[in-house]
Amino acid sequence: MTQKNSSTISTLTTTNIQHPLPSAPVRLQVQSVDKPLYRGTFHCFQSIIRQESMFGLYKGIGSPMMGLTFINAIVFGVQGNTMRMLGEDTPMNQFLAGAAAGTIQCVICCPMELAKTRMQMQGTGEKKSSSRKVYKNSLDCLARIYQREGLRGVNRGMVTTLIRETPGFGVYFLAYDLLTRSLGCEPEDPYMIPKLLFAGGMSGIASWLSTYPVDVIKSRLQADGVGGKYQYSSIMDCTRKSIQREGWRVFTRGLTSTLLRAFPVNAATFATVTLFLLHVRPDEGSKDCEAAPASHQAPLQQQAQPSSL
Ligand SMILES: NC(=[NH2+])NCCC[C@H](N)C(=O)O
Repeated sequence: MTQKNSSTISTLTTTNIQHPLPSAPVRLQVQSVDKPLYRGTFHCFQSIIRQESMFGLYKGIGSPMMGLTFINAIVFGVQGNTMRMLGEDTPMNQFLAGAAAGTIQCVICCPMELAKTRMQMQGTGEKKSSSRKVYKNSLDCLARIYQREGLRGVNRGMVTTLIRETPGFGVYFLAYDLLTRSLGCEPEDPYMIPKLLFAGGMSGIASWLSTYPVDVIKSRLQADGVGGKYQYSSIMDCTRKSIQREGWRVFTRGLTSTLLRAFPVNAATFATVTLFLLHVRPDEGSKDCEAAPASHQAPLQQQAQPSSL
């Protein structure tokens, strides 16, 4: 059993818990400012349920269900192996290893989020006919985009995804490392699990806050063209038009629901992976400890750190 298995287990549990929430950020991020459909996060949920039933909240769930399992397996595998390559467990190395993982997982994350965005946007809006339901499911969505636009089309939004994920995952793992160290997560600590959950949740929030404006631009670029009309010619064009039309507040669109989702998802992800690795591989952990003289024994937050196992 490896980090991959542990991250798969955590992903399958968290995807079902958290999926409905991402429907709101995408729709709030890309809605027209001239005729906004939604006043805020909770009005967005109400409108989706009223117009599209509860199933509307689960549009595009296939994409994250398939993608997130592989993404988390890649993320924790790359981060752990990069930390081993870097050798010393320092905050800078935690950031660099996280950034490396964030970069590599974009190969799956970008097409996955393109499909999720397109599925969530189709059949929405006041002119339902203009964004009629074209895609049967996430895979059909990506297949049709590939047929029409080739690999370039399937990787629409890749540059903004890389700009968001590389520092985003660096902050993600750095924050978790610093929080678990400062909270002193030890196996004999009766509050170890709540501390791991808190550290994981706060790391998810810190990560999304660090690059959220880029997420807004990415969503707009990936939703561009739904209903047939393309508005943006480039990242800079999208950024300039968004600020011109809506001011700097545009970069907070959908932030509430993103953070409401980020805490529980990442609390569960980090706590599951850490506890799983701690308990599934205690022999390796103790071997490492035996190898190192007692004075250098790594405290739990290093032994249990997904990155250092
Ligand atoms: N873009 C980011 N901030 N990524 C880091 C957090 C990733 C995490 N798997 C989530 O979906 O919340």
